[in-house]
Amino acid sequence: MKTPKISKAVVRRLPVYLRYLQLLDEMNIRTVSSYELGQKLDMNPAQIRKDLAYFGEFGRKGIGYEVGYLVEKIKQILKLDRHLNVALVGAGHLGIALSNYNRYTNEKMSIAAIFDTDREKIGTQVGNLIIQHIDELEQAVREKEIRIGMITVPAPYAQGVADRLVEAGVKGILNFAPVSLLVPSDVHLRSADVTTELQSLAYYIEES
Ligand SMILES: NC(=O)c1ccc[n+]([C@@H]2O[C@H](COP(=O)([O-])OP(=O)(O)OC[C@H]3O[C@@H](n4cnc5c(N)ncnc54)[C@H](O)[C@@H]3O)[C@@H](O)[C@H]2O)c1
Repeated sequence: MKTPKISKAVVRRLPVYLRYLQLLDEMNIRTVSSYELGQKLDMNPAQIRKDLAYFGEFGRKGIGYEVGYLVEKIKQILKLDRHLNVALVGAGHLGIALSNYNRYTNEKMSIAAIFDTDREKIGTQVGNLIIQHIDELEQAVREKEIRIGMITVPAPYAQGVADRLVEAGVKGILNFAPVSLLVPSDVHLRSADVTTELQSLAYYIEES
């Protein structure tokens, strides 16, 4: 299916809507207004209406949005209605924790391979996966049709790992290492950083 071109900002907000809408769906709540969504998500209802109107007007005045329909529509737009394999590089403390979770977006997106360079770790099991040597990355990406890479190696090694992931054909990278990475323009890069989030929270905390 051809999906409309959506701005990066909207693409980042859609998963936030989706998570809450799925919760409503599980509670058998059939409709929700942009006002309620705004209250729950601490977002502006006008912004939500604008975002949702982006891909077709389906909120009804006085009734709101149909939760089930919206869930399906957002999944379709984000292309979450298909399996996506992810590779994780760096089977350390963080990498193992992320691999053990491995239930991203209802199992449609999952870590399908995990890599490290530490000989002690290679061949050991994490969940249903065996840690592989990084030299097997290219082959695994090809064979398992891996499209996304997660980087959980120490910062000095992160760019090298990113380069290898790109070279292997990965089109999306989620970087956890505290370093800015360079990737070609056709590769989408996101960073996750607990430290910077904590630092920005510190600003709001009053002295006791
Ligand atoms: N984003 C966050 O919020 C957050 C939180 C915690 C840690 N981190 C970062 O995540 C990274 C991992 O942290 P950790 O505590 O799990 O470290 P760790 O030392 O426990 O694990 C790092 C792993 O990477 C492996 N490794 C090193 N070079 C490699 C390479 N070239 N290819 C493949 N594997 C390689 C090591 O053998 C090790 O198993 C660090 O960069 C750390 O700063 C980020």
